[in-house]
Amino acid sequence: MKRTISTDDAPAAVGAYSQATTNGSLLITAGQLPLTTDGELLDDESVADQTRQCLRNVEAILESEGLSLSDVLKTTVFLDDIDDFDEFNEAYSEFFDAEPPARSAVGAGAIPKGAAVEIEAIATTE
Ligand SMILES: C=C(N)C(=O)O
Repeated sequence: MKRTISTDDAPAAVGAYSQATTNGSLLITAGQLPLTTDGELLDDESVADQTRQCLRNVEAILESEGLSLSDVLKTTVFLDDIDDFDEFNEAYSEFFDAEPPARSAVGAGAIPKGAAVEIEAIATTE
């Protein structure tokens, strides 16, 4: 059974989507932009700082369900510019040091709202 997840500890959706959904076994987040909970887009910040904000948002959604980043099975990362990969990757590594989840990272060419990075995650709830 599908349940949508909503928390004030992560930025509200900027479109017609839920922050996350779960079926009781998996929790799937929407792609998280480098937005604060106030809705401020950190598009003037470095790619590293935008990456950190995306992951803080993922983490807040997980924590609202009693989960943590260690429950993440897979992330998908969209980079506006694939040349930002190394800077992104270094910041990302701060959040996933041991046994990191599977990951796909792609150069998307454009991200909603002009962000440099967007990150979504699939976590186990079991
Ligand atoms: C930011 C998004 N996750 C979206 O527009 O779908």
